Amino acid sequence: MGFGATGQTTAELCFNTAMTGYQEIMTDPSYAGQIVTFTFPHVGNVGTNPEDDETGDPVAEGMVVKWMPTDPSNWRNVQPLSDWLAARGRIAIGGVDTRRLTRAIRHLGAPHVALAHDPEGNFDIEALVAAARSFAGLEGVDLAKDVTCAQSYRWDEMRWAWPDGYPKQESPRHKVVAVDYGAKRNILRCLASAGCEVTVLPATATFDDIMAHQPDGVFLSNGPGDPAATGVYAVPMIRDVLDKTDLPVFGICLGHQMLALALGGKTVKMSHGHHGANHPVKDNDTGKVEITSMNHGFAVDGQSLPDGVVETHVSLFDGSNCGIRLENRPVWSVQHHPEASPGPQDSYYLFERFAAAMAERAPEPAQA
Ligand SMILES: NC(=O)CC[C@H](N)C(=O)O
Repeated sequence: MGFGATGQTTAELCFNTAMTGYQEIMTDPSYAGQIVTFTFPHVGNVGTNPEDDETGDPVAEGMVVKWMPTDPSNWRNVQPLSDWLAARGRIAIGGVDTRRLTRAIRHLGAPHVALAHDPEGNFDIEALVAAARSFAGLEGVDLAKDVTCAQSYRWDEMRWAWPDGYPKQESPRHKVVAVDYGAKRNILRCLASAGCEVTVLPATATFDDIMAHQPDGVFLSNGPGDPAATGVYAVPMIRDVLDKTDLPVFGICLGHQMLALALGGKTVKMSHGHHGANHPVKDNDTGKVEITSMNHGFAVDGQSLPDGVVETHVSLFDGSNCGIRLENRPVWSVQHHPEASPGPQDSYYLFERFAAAMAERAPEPAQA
């Protein structure tokens, strides 16, 4: 049975295994061009609210769930999931054995699919199959340009603190330019909580655009699509930052993949990617294991990293690369999502490490 908007859409289908956070998942800009099928069966039962959006609108193309959402029951609920999706033009279907579907995706790879919702049940199956077949896929596609901000803006909201909402930051210490390839809001909040004065710039920002803000550090955000395609314009900018400055650089997910490309590494398309909130990642420097949030369908090829680039984190699920750093400079990035939202906060220390690198580069003048 369908819910949310009516109509039809095509996309890549990926599964997410998180047990919470369907609203954050649906509004993560990195899901542009993808439909998400949830292995957790209760989706929609706590409704939706304005605080949990990771961006203004859902950017995942649609959702597939096991049970039709029941009436929302939560003190934070403002709108039932079905109405929330309908208001944003997003199609969903329920009553699907999503764990069986997930097993098929794990076996065969993420398929190209058509998703349709018609309350009258008038489906032209052949047309839907043709639509799915004509979907070109995500390889070679720059989707960051579709989800980035139109203009630069200042971000000053910090991480959630119950019960009064997101607090505003008071005296930020480090000027950070965050390049927005489809940034999740909680990443910006985590940067603000770590003491960064965050200015967000559009994905096409040039080296000169960035330097005009006299930053103490540069942050490269998450985002949808193929890192090699967005890298066509992002990599030259990143190389300029690396070659012409000594600024600390920190990247997450798409930002990680594009930093690796700028340093001479390669990225590959995965068969079904990593999408969940329980992915164990090992920090090679400390030997510690972090349980992390993940959402990626491309990965950095750890074998392709040139000399001077250290592999700092690996996935304990499949050994794939999850982090890199330059040997002698505060330039690093991770594949997983230290901002969580949804997911565990084990990796939040990475934001503090970024702030510490900026503090070390530009120590605060001693107080008189
Ligand atoms: N969350 C992200 O930034 C995803 C990066 C990239 N689009 C991928 O699928 O791998």
